[in-house]
Amino acid sequence: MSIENNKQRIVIKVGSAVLTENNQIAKERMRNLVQFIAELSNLYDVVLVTSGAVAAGYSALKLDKRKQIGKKALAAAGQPILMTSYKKKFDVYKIDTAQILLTEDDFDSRKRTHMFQEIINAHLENDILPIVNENDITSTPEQLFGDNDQLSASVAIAIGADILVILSDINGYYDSNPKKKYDAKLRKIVNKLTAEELEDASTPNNEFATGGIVTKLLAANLMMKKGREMLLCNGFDLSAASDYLIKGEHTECTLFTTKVPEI
Ligand SMILES: Nc1ncnc2c1ncn2[C@@H]1O[C@H](COP(=O)(O)OP(=O)(O)O)[C@@H](O)[C@H]1O
Ligand SMILES: N[C@@H](CCC(=O)OP(=O)(O)O)C(=O)O
Repeated sequence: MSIENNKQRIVIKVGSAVLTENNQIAKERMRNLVQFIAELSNLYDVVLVTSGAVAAGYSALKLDKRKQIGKKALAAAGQPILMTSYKKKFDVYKIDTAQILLTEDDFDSRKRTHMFQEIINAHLENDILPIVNENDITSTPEQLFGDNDQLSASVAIAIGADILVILSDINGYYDSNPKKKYDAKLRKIVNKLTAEELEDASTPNNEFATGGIVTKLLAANLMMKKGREMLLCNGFDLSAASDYLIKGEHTECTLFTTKVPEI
């Protein structure tokens, strides 16, 4: 919760599956997301965690995105392209943006965590939107989130956000992979995740995505353990996210919470 203005803090995470199309940044989807965040900014202090650096780099340089060095080189080229793209779109709503790049060890050191907490606080107090991504360039394999799902949960906890919203290419968490099983059922409220669910294989559904559902479940588990909530919703069609965050209605998406009984 922000001390300055009493607005609730939320973290919105958008993944590669939503932000990329035909190996490039999906500009129309980014535009819709920016419009949505502009609406949310009237009600919440928002922090955006975004993927897309590798994809943005790939639209400029054709390096091998499957190799670790190629991926890092693409992220280095793509991160400024990604930020410029966001800046142009947020300018329409007169929202200033700032870039925060983090690695896993920023969360291991209390001093470094405190440093970025202070910076994000300063941004939010001055109505600047912090846009976070993993620092893909310097993260070593041992100190790598790899996916932005777990990074976004760690950011949410570090900055005292009550809710993390993950926008992906599915409506929520299903009883099995909806891309493989047409009659998979959406689980609207989830209170508890089993060790089996949390140890499942990664299932990304996009060339640039890395996490799949399991990293979203690990993020949800982390949030619930800290008494916070996570919403997993569709990032192509933002109506369920908007229903929940703006109208207070829970429609077609999954809420991970220990506060409301499972249905
Ligand atoms: N039980 C499940 N419920 C929802 N999605 C699932 C499930 N099992 C696997 N998935 C897959 O996870 C994918 C989303 O993860 P990912 O491709 O990494 O997206 P993002 O880039 O948004 O992080 C979905 O498209 C879906 O194919
Ligand atoms: N940091 C990487 C994103 C990693 C990634 O794709 O994460 P996710 O979309 O959560 O599967 C990038 O900006 O391309």
